[in-house]
Amino acid sequence: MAQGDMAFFSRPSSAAVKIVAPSTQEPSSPRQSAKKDSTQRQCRNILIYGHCKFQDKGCIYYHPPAREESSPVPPDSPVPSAALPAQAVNAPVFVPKTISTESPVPAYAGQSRQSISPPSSGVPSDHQSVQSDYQEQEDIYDPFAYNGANDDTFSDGPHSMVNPYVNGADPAMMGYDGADPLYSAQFTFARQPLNYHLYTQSRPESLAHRYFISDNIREELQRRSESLYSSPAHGLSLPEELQGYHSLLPLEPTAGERRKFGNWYSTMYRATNSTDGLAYALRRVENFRLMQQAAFSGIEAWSRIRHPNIISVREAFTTRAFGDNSLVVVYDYHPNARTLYEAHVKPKAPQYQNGRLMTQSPRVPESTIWSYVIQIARAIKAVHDAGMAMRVIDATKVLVTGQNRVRISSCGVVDVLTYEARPEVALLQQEDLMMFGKLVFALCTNNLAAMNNFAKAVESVGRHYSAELKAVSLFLVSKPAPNKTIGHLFEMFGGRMLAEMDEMQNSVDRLESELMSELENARLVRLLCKFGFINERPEFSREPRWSETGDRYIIKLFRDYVFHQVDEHGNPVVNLSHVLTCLNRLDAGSEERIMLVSRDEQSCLVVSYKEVKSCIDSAFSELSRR
Ligand SMILES: Nc1ncnc2c1ncn2[C@@H]1O[C@H](COP(=O)(O)OP(=O)(O)OP(=O)(O)O)[C@@H](O)[C@H]1O
Repeated sequence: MAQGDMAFFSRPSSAAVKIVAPSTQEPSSPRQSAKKDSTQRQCRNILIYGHCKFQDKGCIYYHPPAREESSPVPPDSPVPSAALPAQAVNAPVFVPKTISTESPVPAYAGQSRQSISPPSSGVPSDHQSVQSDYQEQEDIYDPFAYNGANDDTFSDGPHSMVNPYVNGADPAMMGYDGADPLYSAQFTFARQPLNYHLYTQSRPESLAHRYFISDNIREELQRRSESLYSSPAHGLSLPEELQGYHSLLPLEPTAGERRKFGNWYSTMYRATNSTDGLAYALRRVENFRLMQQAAFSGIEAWSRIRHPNIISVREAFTTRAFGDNSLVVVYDYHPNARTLYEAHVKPKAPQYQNGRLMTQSPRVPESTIWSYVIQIARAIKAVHDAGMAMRVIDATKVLVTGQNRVRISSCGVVDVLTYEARPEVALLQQEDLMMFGKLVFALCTNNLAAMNNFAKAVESVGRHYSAELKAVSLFLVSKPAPNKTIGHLFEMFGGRMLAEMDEMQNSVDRLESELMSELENARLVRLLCKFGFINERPEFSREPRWSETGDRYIIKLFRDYVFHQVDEHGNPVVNLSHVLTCLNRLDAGSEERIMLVSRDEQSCLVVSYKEVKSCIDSAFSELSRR
């Protein structure tokens, strides 16, 4: 809206409607005033929302007898469906000096619109003229407009599409307390350009939690975020910087008992790359002297492999930054990842069960093992098809990076470490299958050393799991043979493969629906940030535009309307649906009007969300220009 339109608000006498209290005694405080004259004063909930949910629960104000549900406002009443009559709040009719009392019908309004246009009597008509001004400017834009020239259903003109948000098309979804009959009448409106074209329906308070993603996903993502942004380690004598990586943080203990990676000790670190600012996982192999640059050729091949079940290899280098000759291989970092060993094999701390301290080692469900087997098999197939071998497949080198989601880590390291030996790839691929089989036995028996007693391991798998799973594990640990290939393994999966694909698609659906619940929140956060920038700025405290007679005063009152409402007992109303409904209508620039009441309850303003929006926009752009 053009700045000039706001002149309406800058005339103090025309902006405020003085509320004349019916009693001669002036209320000394808002709370006190709420208790006085309660038998004569009509309940404001009825006026604003069309109903009062406290009517039968002790609300002390006057509630007119209920009318027909579909028309909360009596036909003979001067109160329009979307506006508030001054009489209703015991105030004289206020007519701004410069604006006619006639109710100009906006140029676009057809029959159906007229029926919901505010009637001329009892309503300040100034907003209607503002409304038509808006219309002239905004007819240009209508992202939802349907040019239905040949379609009777849509022959109502370009603005006839229902905005679920503004119209309250589904009253049960719209109101402050669920239903909102005051605003349920059908009317059309001028659309303003929106940040997003789709708007959520507001929900009853009882379903407000569905505005956000579910708790378990949120908690998981928060844990990942914490792991991503936890501060780097101090006092560990780690290098400040190596080859463009800084802020090193060890991902495992660097002292005490340590296992070797082949013949070498190795440590995983999280580090930040200075070029892109992202976190990466660095595997450092200690005291390794690289004899020839060609040993990195394997890393180059690995860096070309991109697979959802393989942790991507980025680069490798040698460094003396740790005070020794170290080899460092850089991988994508998956925050909060755990190894299969940590997730399933590592003995859990003993817990009390039925009064006795028991060591827990819950068996991995068969469906989970199948999911792991299929994912790992797909990763191996991609690598074997590329003429390479995994070289390391064990419970400490397969990471769980989400719900049943696994990725093979540490690829490429062994290729560098054993470059001199250069064994035949076919042989290495057979070794991969053997390592894979051992991993399946380890998972089925919760024991890394299960293969040390092969007969017992086979018996255990047969007892606890299906014959198909047993057959797959036996195939993997069988002697090398021409038909023992990863491709042949897929033939053994049969229907399990289809079940896994179904599960994958279900999981995508679940995530998409979780994402939907967050869709509007970023937009609302930006709107709230605008409020934060604008409201309560000390430098405005002496500016006339922000005083009770200035045009910016409306923003303060709107903020009170959204966040600081009190019920008839003076208790704060904490209602998320109300806040979201108001903010969304504000963002949509709805024509719907609300009554803003000053803090001393002595005056009120009837304004549309569109006008508040315009006021906020101009205040914000002024702030940004300063
Ligand atoms: N790419 C990665 N992203 C995130 N975390 C990782 C990544 N790679 C490894 N980790 C984590 O680093 C930790 C150490 O990994 P590592 O492969 O050394 O496992 P380990 O169980 O310590 O095995 P080893 O005994 O061979 O050292 C594990 O907790 C693992 O989850």
